Amino acid sequence: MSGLSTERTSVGVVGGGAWGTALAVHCARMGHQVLLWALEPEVVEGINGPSRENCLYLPGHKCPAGMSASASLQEVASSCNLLLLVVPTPFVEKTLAPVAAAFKPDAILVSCTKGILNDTLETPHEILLRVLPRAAHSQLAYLSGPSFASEVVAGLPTVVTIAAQEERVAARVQSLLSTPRFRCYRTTDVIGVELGGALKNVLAIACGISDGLNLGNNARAALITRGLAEITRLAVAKGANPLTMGGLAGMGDLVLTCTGDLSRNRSVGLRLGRGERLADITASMHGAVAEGVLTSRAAYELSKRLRVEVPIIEGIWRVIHEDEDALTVVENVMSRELKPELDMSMLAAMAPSMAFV
Ligand SMILES: NC(=O)C1=CN([C@@H]2O[C@H](COP(=O)(O)OP(=O)(O)OC[C@H]3O[C@@H](n4cnc5c(N)ncnc54)[C@H](O)[C@@H]3O)[C@@H](O)[C@H]2O)C=CC1
Ligand SMILES: O=C(CO)COP(=O)(O)O
Repeated sequence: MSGLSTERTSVGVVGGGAWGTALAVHCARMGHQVLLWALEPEVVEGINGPSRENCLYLPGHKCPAGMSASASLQEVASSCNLLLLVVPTPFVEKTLAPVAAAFKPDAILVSCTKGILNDTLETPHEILLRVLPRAAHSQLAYLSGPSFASEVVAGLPTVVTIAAQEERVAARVQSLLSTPRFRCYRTTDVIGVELGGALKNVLAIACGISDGLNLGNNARAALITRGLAEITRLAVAKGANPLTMGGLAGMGDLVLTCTGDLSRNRSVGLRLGRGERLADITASMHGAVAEGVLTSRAAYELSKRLRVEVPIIEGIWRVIHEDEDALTVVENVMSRELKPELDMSMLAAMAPSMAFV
């Protein structure tokens, strides 16, 4: 007997990039009524027109019946029961502030964005808490985990996690989005899920640089493992449950984007490692985002604010924003003071969580 719900509702997707489009296609295939807002008129026209395709950000995939696009953000915000917010971090506030009061009172808003804002060091959750009316706060959820848009839209098995401070909200989103091809877990650790998704992008760039420099498999495994230690330290300092970082939004997404060549962040790193300039790489991406480029600065600033040591993240910040030579950074990171592998303060932080395992 299936444990999956057959309830269907109206879903609004705010953001017509690759991920917003893939999630919209997934929801429409489930039988939800889907309306997607896109900034670019050609995306709206492509999805509604005869090609039924988002040629700009997700070419080659037809959008199913039951999914349409709108150029009116007000229309999408005010008409749907479940809203998926999928604009890159730098545009979250600018996009949502004008429609903050337009959402239905009982609508659930699910942020699917992975980043940290540079100026304020806010996560999407913190931006939404500032921008949305108080009544909407308890209706917020976050979707993260290893999920390349092109694999989701191809119907390949994908497993993600839904975080919400209120478990009933996470459970409702889980129930509305899960299928035999798209399984959702749930958690109340919003901070852990958001920081895992944002920080893995910086480490995907690190692994790309390492592979672009042909530093080998050992180096990539070390970056993933010690990178996980760094993002766990940082997330725990901000209040996350350390066990979340071993889950889908931490380890899961870290492995995916550090090793999978579909990752834009890993690709940016590969090209940097092969000697291309960042400005040329981003100019060639036709508007697609690699959030880790900006998040590397925000993550490094956050580490200083929280007094957490993050040598790999700092190294990526140095390469990207201070134009330091990547091989020199590697040598410096490897020559740091020698230390025990396990961080005792981390073990202490884990102790309360372990009691519930
Ligand atoms: N593509 C993927 O496989 C996945 C992406 N994500 C996350 O989803 C978020 C959105 O990424 P994608 O959909 O991949 O984007 P994308 O890279 O495919 O497209 C860029 C997006 O930025 C928007 N944009 C550009 N300028 C804008 C402006 N001035 N105001 C508002 N929006 C503007 C575009 O309309 C478009 O939606 C990111 O945080 C990303 O990390 C998360 C999981 C998977
Ligand atoms: O977050 C992602 C998959 O989980 C997508 O990663 P990129 O943004 O690096 O392509």
